[in-house]
Amino acid sequence: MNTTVLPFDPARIAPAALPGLLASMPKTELHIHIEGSLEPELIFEIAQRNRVALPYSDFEALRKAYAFTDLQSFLDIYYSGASVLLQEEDFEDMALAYFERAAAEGVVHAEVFFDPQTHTDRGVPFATVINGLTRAADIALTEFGLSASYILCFLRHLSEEAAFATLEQALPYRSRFIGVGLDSSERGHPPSKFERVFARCRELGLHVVAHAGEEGPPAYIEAALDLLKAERIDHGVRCLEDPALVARLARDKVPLTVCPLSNLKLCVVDDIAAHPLRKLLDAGLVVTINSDDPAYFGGYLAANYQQSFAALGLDAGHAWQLARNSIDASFAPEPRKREWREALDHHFIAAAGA
Ligand code: HPA
Ligand SMILES: [Zn+2]
Repeated sequence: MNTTVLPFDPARIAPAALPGLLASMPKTELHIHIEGSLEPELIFEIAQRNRVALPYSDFEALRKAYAFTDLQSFLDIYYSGASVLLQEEDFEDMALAYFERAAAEGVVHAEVFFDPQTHTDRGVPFATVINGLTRAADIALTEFGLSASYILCFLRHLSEEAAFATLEQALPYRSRFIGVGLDSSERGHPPSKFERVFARCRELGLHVVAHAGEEGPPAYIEAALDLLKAERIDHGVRCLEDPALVARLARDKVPLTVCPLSNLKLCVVDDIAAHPLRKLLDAGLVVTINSDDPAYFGGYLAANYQQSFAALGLDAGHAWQLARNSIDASFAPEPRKREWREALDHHFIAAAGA
């Protein structure tokens, strides 16, 4: 646990009130792939209007295929689901569905990954992707009061040259995203492969994050910090295999965007009760909870909190700390973060007084 003093007495919150509190407390989401929020129903709806043929009879058959053995087995089906996205409105509908759901679960701010190469490699212009996403974010702010920023992810199974080409295509839209990330198949694709393109992104003033230590070794987390200068580590759960690295992450307060249901569904852990979330918190790390690809992993943000809390015996103090970490670790402007911290404290003070 971090050493921050709680603004309320956790003993005054009954365990039975915890699931509701986890779903209603103000929080941010910092690790969500927008293409991973595409529900089978919407995949079929968009496929129909775009006249794209799918190798499944209906959305129920597609959902039944969601049984994964590792990251790659998921990525294969995730990229095929995204292949229905062709028009601006497809990207808008996808993102808006996520924002509506997130806002209903207490998310006040989301920093959302998108994978342009998944679309541009199919001939969809970068402008189509970013225009649809931008429109959805604008609507989310006005209709749901949820602020959203985008983080452009490079696909690490592709070359650094391809990442540079993607950055080039994205630069006319520089104001529409706040940073870059690194996702897709981790094993065999170390951060060192992308050192130059990340250096260029930092020169451009972009924030920098990277998936590391999901399936890859602790050395990939170190490389993401040392070579890419990542400000947050996405997943990072395998840091626990290297105590010196854990000490470094704690000392430097490097946030980890942990995704418990993702780790379960991709067999990073065998059982949610064996998830290292609590160990990471106890080690003093700035841990956040996130949903990763909620349409594929069986739960949005509230479910990730609720199932982790039930399995690991976490309490209201942990809930406050995790929500607070999610605000502190975000790239939002400090005045907004201050408002959210106050709203969070009020939420828990009210719950403890009730
Ligand atoms: O969990 C993930 N890991 C790596 N790449 C991804 N792309 C979508 N989700 C993921
Ligand atoms: Zn991810």
